[in-house]
Amino acid sequence: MSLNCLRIGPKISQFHSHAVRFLRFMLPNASRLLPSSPLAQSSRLMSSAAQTPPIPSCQASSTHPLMDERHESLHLGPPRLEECSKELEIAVRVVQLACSLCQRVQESLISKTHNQEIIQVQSKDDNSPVTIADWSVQATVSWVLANYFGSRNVSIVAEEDTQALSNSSSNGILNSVVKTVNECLTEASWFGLSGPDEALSIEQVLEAIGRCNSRGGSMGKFWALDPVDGTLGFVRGDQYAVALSLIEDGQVVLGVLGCPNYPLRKELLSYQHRYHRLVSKLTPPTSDAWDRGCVFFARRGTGEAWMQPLMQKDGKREFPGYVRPVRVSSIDDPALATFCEPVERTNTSHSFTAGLAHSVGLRNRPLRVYSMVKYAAIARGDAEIFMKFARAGYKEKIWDHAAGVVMIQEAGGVVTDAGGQPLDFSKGIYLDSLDRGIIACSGAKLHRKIIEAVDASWGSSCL
Ligand SMILES: Nc1ncnc2c1ncn2[C@@H]1O[C@H](COP(=O)(O)OS(=O)(=O)O)[C@@H](OP(=O)(O)O)[C@H]1O
Ligand SMILES: [Mg+2]
Ligand SMILES: [Mg+2]
Ligand SMILES: [Mg+2]
Repeated sequence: MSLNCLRIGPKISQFHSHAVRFLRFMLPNASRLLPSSPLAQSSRLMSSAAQTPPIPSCQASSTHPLMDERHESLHLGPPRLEECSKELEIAVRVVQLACSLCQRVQESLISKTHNQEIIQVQSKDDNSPVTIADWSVQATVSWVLANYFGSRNVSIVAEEDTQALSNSSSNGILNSVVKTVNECLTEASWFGLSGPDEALSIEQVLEAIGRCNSRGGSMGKFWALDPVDGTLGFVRGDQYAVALSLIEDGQVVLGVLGCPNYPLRKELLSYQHRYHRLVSKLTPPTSDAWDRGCVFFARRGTGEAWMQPLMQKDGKREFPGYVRPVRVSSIDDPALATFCEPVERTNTSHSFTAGLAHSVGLRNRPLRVYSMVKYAAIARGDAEIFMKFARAGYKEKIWDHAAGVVMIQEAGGVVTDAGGQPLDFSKGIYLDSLDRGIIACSGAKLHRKIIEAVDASWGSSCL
């Protein structure tokens, strides 16, 4: 018994310190609520640690809305909703909900016949894919944000629009979107969110998607949403992300990144390629060894970023800390560092980054991953560098980067363009003044070396 306590002790105190840091993060004025004696809480923590309850409803919550029962057992008193960042809380919950929607669609896509897949995956004018998940997530997030903050107060910049859904040949896909959105919203209460009293009509779903037509800019507050980032990865059964951020007067103030196929533990990253398919083929879905699905979130100026496992309605996972802080890697030796980049060579120049890697002394193979999962990998310390150099003329969009940038910055890293300037989210939907490419690093030393290498080799590149 005493030996057990000794072994569990450090975990409890680590867990306790995470809980206290998390409370401070969510509730800047919460010192009066924080417990004075960590040890006095330990036995209560241990007795309830095995249970994974549903999260309480945030409107009627008597405990902190993002805490599980282990946190409740700290008896910190009932913080009021208005004391914490309601925007962050709703954003995390709705991204959790959206991830659940995506998981269902991805599973059905993978098991579909070729003809059924054609209905679910469409091609946009630029030949990029769009699926019922992209439209359904956009409708769901838009509806939930409008429901909580009022449709007049909510301004959203997002990737998708209703154009392709509005002609008569798209009836099949539009019906699938409406069905998917309504199925998802019936689960809202499980994620602590209010859903509609009755199923949304086609018009309401189109309105929710179409409402995300803000153009951004330097004044005021707006949300930036990429409903499915890395849609190509999504349709291939691989990595993708749901990315939601809040931008105020041109600065990203909140970021939430849902990464449904991202492993909870770094060691599993080596299975990155066709991860999802491997999981379904090689292991039973409940296997802890393959545990995957994380939601990352950060708030500007706190110096902290956090990770939560994906809530699974029917599943239960062993996950110490439940909500835990993430931090960038401390590696600053290029020989030990790993860099991430897009999978598709049409989205970045693999040959240019290979040259940079060689000149800086990076020895590890690049980690090629779809979507903003790359930003999450740097924020969690799973890799040290992310580089992207799109072809000349391509304009990066704010929803492809905003949530990831604040995540890395608050986790201790650096993100700039290739000229060393911060990304500018105040210029509308594009990162208009971006110089050449994007460089995100775990620390200033690696960042400086990459910038110097870009300057040295840019002139002789064909970019
Ligand atoms: N030509 C071109 N050049 C550069 N970037 C482009 C280009 N076309 C698309 N995009 C954007 O890239 C987003 C996907 O980025 P990834 O890092 O996931 O790329 S990759 O799929 O791994 O290659 C992708 O986001 P989603 O559309 O949300 O998937 C696009 O916004
Ligand atoms: Mg995207
Ligand atoms: Mg997208
Ligand atoms: Mg797209």
